[in-house]
Amino acid sequence: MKLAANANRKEEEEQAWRLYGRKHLKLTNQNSVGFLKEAKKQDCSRNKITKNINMKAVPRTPMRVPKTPRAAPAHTHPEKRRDVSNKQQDPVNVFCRVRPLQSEGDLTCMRVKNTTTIALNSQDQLLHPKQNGAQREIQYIFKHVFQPDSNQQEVFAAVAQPLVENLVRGRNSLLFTYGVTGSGKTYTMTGNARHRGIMPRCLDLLFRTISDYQAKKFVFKPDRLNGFEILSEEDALLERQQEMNQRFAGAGRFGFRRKDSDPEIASQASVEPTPLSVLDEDNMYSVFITYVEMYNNSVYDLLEDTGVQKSLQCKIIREDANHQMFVHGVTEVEVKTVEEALEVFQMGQKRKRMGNTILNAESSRSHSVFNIRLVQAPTDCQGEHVVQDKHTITVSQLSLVDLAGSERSSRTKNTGVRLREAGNINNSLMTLRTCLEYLRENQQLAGNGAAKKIPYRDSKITHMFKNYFDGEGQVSMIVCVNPRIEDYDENMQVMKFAEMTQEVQIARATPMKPDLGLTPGRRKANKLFKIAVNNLNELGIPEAKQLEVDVGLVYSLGPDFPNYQMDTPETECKIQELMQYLEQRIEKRRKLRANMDIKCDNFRQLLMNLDRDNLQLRTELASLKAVYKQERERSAALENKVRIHESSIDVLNNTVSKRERQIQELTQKLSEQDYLLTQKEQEKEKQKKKFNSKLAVESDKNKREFDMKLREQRAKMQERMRIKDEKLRLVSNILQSEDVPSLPRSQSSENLLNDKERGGGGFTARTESSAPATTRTDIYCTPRHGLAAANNRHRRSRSAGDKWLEHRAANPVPLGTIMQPYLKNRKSVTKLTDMKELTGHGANKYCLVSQEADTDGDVETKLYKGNVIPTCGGGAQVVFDDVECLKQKSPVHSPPRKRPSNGNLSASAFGGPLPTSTTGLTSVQDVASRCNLGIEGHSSKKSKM
Ligand SMILES: Nc1ncnc2c1ncn2[C@@H]1O[C@H](COP(=O)(O)OP(=O)(O)OP(=O)(O)O)[C@@H](O)[C@H]1O
Repeated sequence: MKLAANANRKEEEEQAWRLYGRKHLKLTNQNSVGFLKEAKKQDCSRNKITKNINMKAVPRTPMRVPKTPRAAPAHTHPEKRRDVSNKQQDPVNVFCRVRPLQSEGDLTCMRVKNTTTIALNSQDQLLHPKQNGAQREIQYIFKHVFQPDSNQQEVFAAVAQPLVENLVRGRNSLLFTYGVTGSGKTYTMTGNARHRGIMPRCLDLLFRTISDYQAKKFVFKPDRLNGFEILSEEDALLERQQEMNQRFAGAGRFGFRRKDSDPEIASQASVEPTPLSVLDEDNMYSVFITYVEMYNNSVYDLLEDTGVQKSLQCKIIREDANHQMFVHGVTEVEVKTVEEALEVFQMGQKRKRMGNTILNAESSRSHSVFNIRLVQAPTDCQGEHVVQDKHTITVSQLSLVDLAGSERSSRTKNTGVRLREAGNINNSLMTLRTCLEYLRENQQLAGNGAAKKIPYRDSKITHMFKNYFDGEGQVSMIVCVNPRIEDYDENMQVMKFAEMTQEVQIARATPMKPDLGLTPGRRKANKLFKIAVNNLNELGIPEAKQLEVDVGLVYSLGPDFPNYQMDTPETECKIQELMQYLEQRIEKRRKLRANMDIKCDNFRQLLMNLDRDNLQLRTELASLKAVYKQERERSAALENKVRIHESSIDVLNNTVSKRERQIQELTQKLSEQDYLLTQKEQEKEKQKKKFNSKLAVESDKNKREFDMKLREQRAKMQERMRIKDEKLRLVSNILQSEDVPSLPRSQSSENLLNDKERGGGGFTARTESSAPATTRTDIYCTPRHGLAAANNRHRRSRSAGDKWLEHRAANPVPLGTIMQPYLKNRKSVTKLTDMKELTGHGANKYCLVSQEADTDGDVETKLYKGNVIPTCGGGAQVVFDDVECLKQKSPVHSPPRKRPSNGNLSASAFGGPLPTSTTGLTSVQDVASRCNLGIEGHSSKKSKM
């Protein structure tokens, strides 16, 4: 270590000599001090001018050099994601690594044709090449194909080294290994103690590159939101002390005591790669690592400080302010050496879920993501400390992903937990395939047509790397294949996926370096300057103590110092050359200074002009301000007016809305009242109907009672008449026997009596059914037309059968019943206007059909049947002896139907309206009256005769 330090120091000293001239310093110390002073003075004066210009010009002059906006790291620009379409794009770099066969007897299904092409043969093709001659082998082209005998260094150099360069340049990269279980993904990514994989080599190269440019620990501190803060030197020191105390107390960050470097780890870190030359030497760097795994579609932090409770907590993936995906609350460990980084990795590796399967003794059961995050920020103008501005930080990330292998349960014979794991692994790989497939399709559409929604969120692994595919960076994939013939089918799928992935384009990251206007190379110059001052101090030159480090533009002038070796006989000559060179430089500087003086004068002139302009502008501004003030007052007055109007509009609006509300309320009330009114009317209508039906029932009842009384009275009268008749007959017999001339019947006292008794009342119809027509002795008469007596001798001819005269309404309601009245020999009439209607057809039976609506609204058909008996005067009378009632009823109760009016049923039969009663009794009376009319017609006719 000491030797290395000495060697470093020697190199730095030599650089210092090269820069300032050893001989100059050695031979003429005074001169050298003068030279340094001179150089410093010139640079200082130049710097001062620049500073003055900046300081004075910044607030006012538009000529000031605008402060270059801080260029945030490429991946931290929010706008960047939106601009992705305009950026240059690179396809995903797909490499293929063929692992060696496990045993020599194994058959292979693959043939590496050249460094980019691989050919696949099926078992059939291999075993029967002639039969399947027509079937050609399938070829796949990759960016590079690694033969089975390729070593880890080759793979690293071709695949990962460019990604480490990206990392140092501030760009993000993603590298993942993909393949069937046991195909060598973990071997390629991590390797083992003897064959280091990509990850330890990346760390190695990175630390070798940034070794002298690392910031002190804790200068950069993660802010837990995927960003970083810059701590002051003092705060960082405190943190370091705290950490050291913890370490001495026994427990490190991960609950384990840090041992001296593990020999296995040390062996992994022992190879010496050449440092990269892409480093910005004016920046300070820190490396942070995170290590997470995605197991059964859940994210676990493998570096989590679990404390006493041993199990890992499931984490969530979030998007930071710059649309970068990150695992929330993940442990970010700052590491200063490869050994430290590998030690942390090994800690995480122990927690990673591995399993023993038929196809791989140490099979990864989860996808693991090892992130190397490089934080860099520029140093201040002295090149010593980091600029205390967190916006100057650039964070870049290299994500190394070891995907779990796809596996077919038929081959692995997994059961239980392993089977579930395999299901989850296959699902997440399927999501990865789908995402890349959709991405490719969307890119091929190039805005023509609807883009598909890419299901990044379906799996944690795709969700985690969404910003690589949607944003920018570089994506590389190593497809690992096992060339065994048994893996042919699965390899085929892997190859197809690889082929498709190569067509996916990723936007190229273009990080913008923060330009703070500081001198490039200041850090190195500062270092060399310090060495030179030390040398002067060692030589005992007192002025050396007064020298202050000031890094000026001198270091960026012209070419580098030539490299001189001072230990040869030509040294003197070379020193002469060097002096010449330096004199040239001094001359050049003098010229530049003169030039600068002129420029300064010009600039001063310019400033003066500007000042004049400024004065003019100020006067203009003052007058404009006065105008502006007036305008403002006017506009204030107008605004006041507007306010007043607005308030009155508000009041009016309020009134309008109040009125509208009132109208609404009134309308509502009105509609309620309307509703109530309609209800009441309906109620009234109902009541009316009810009342009417009650009234009808009552009047029917009354009529019935009246009829009954009438009938009783009539019976009594008839009885009395019969007695009188008897008496009269006896009297007449007596008279006849005593030769008393007989009186005409029309003048009989009986009639007188009848007339008297009936009091000139209307016609009545006999409806007795008990007394046979043949024995009837009743005589019907009218006061006007005389007697209508039945012919007592009339006999019905039984042999001829009954002849019916059916008297019915003109438009009867169809009965529609199965049972129909049986009237065999009949004639139907609708009117009985003439006596001939009754007698002319030789009818001996009369049937009056009446249809009424009952109280339920059902149609009731009644057939009043009687005998037609010729009267003595040549007319006929009907004696009713039977009533048939036909009624149709609904099996379910139906609401009362609209009844057909009585007029409709009977008016047509009698040529005029009939009583409106709907009861059976009324009907009877109605029938009687109709019949009566019939008789009256006969009587009238008779009287005419
Ligand atoms: N290129 C190679 N050279 C030598 N050995 C190899 C190579 N590739 C893989 N192996 C060996 O094969 C075995 C399986 O490899 P590895 O564990 O890397 O497979 P894997 O693809 O990661 O499997 P899984 O997906 O199940 O985790 C290991 O013992 C490894 O050492």
